[in-house]
Amino acid sequence: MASLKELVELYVEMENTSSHKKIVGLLTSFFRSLDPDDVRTAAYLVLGTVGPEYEDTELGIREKLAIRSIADAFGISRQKVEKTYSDTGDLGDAAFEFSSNKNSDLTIRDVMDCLTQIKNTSGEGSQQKKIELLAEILARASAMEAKYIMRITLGELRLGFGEQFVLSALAMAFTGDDKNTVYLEEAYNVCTDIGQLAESVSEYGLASIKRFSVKIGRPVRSMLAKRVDKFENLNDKFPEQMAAEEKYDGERIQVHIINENIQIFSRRLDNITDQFPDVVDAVKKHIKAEKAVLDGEVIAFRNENINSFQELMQRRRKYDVEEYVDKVPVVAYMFDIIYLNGKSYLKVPYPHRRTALEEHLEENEKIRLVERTVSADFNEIRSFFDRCIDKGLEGIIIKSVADNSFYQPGKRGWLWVKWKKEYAEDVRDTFDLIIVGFYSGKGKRQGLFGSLLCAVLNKEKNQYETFTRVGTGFTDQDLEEISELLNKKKIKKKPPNLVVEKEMVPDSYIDPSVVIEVLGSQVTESPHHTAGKNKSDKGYALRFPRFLRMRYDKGPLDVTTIEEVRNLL
Ligand SMILES: Nc1ncnc2c1ncn2[C@@H]1O[C@H](COP(=O)(O)OP(=O)(O)OP(=O)(O)O)[C@@H](O)[C@H]1O
Repeated sequence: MASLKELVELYVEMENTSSHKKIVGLLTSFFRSLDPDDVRTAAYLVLGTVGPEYEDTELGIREKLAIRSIADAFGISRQKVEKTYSDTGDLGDAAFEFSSNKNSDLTIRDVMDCLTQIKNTSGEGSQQKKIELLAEILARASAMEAKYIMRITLGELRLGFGEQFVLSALAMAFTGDDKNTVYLEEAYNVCTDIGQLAESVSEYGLASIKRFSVKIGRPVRSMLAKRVDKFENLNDKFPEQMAAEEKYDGERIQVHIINENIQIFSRRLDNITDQFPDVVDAVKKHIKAEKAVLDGEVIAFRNENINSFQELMQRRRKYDVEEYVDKVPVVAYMFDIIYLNGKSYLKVPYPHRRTALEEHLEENEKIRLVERTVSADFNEIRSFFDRCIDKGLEGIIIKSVADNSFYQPGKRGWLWVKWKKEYAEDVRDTFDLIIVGFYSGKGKRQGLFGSLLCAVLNKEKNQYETFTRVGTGFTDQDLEEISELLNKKKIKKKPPNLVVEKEMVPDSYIDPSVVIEVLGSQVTESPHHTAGKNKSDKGYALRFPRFLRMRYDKGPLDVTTIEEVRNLL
């Protein structure tokens, strides 16, 4: 069984390198040294978490409880812990300082079991119980182990790399070839539990993960749409018949149904069931299937009028949910079905999926079918688009009706193509960028940030490349919200998967996890940015960027890719 000591040594080594390759190498050797039983645990812990992305992995321990746990573990006063904390700003360091144990026999499984128990402790007296559990394991740990246990508990491990590194390392460790990473990525789009994926590939090899399918309660990644820059370019993509569906600007939802048990997941795989009791109710009454997984979009909607995305975002809340069910009424528009009564529909062509959806959804005012038209005539598609715009919609999604029009989890391919109002009017483009750093604010922005260093994703090289510096478009509320977020996500050194020129080094780096939508006027060449840069070439940069909105619904792999930027040139 793997000792915690080995994992902690790995953390330290990874913290001391910013070489992408070296990190994958370190992870590979670590995975290789483990029994299959431990690989699952290790896959979570190297990412600083205790379970799959779609489960609530929040342990319910914030600073206050953590301080009490450290004090109890080492028999010192809370004031002493608070003092060290205010000096170092890191409770991991505080745990390190007060621990004197040299003989830890903890295994990675002990840590996982303990943290899981902390997570699952709820109800009356749970705070005290959580403190006791944490104090107990801190007391058993060595100083270095205590430091990292503390960081994982607070969700602050932040080694600056994501699942992508783990997938590469799993490919190397258990198939011996980095090229197989693509199969792991594909499987991870279907089985979004990295622990399960790791365990399967380590125990049964590549063949086992290719067999992953839809499972109720485990969301698959959403299929996405590509874009074209001219309507005429659709001709090549859809030489024969196609379906054009209304495109709504709301939040993507994946609805999992087993009889009366309904779960709703967001595009980022968060379980958002509790935010939408009204949708849950409508699904219970109007989906006529024992078991199903549906795909759709929820939008803010009142008296047959579509309300804004911003309005819908008010439904993102833990408290006063019922009050907001009335304040911000919504409608769920469903457009796909990917599982039905025991059978995966991923490999069923779209026209049959649509028929199955129509057969099992009883339309009513809360849950509806997305409207569409099917035609081979682009004039008809154009008129449908115009009607959508008149109705106040964002645009259309054109979908292939061919025999191979399968549901492709996590893919942005030519089977779905979006055409939006902005493209038609030839206005400026919007980009989904990841924040990788910030420059401090001056004058009116003293104490806040001045601008954000933002990057696009280079999928091929598996790295972020800087693209622009965004300093305008923020409301006062945005400034405050983002500054608070930046404070939480600050990291000490450059993330290993970020490429940045020395001219652009920010005042502080940010763990690459926050996505924003930015409007820009022009993409130009730049010696200062690394987007799309090869050796001595220049990179691309976005000129006159303007912040539009936060995209909490998007994750680090959902950002605009360098391939998409090139397509716009
Ligand atoms: N009929 C529909 N079919 C598929 N997706 C739809 C439909 N209506 C609305 N959508 C939404 O549009 C999104 C597809 O566009 P895209 O793949 O570009 O995602 P996106 O980056 O969020 O889009 P954008 O930023 O352009 O709104 C889906 O994720 C879904 O949320």
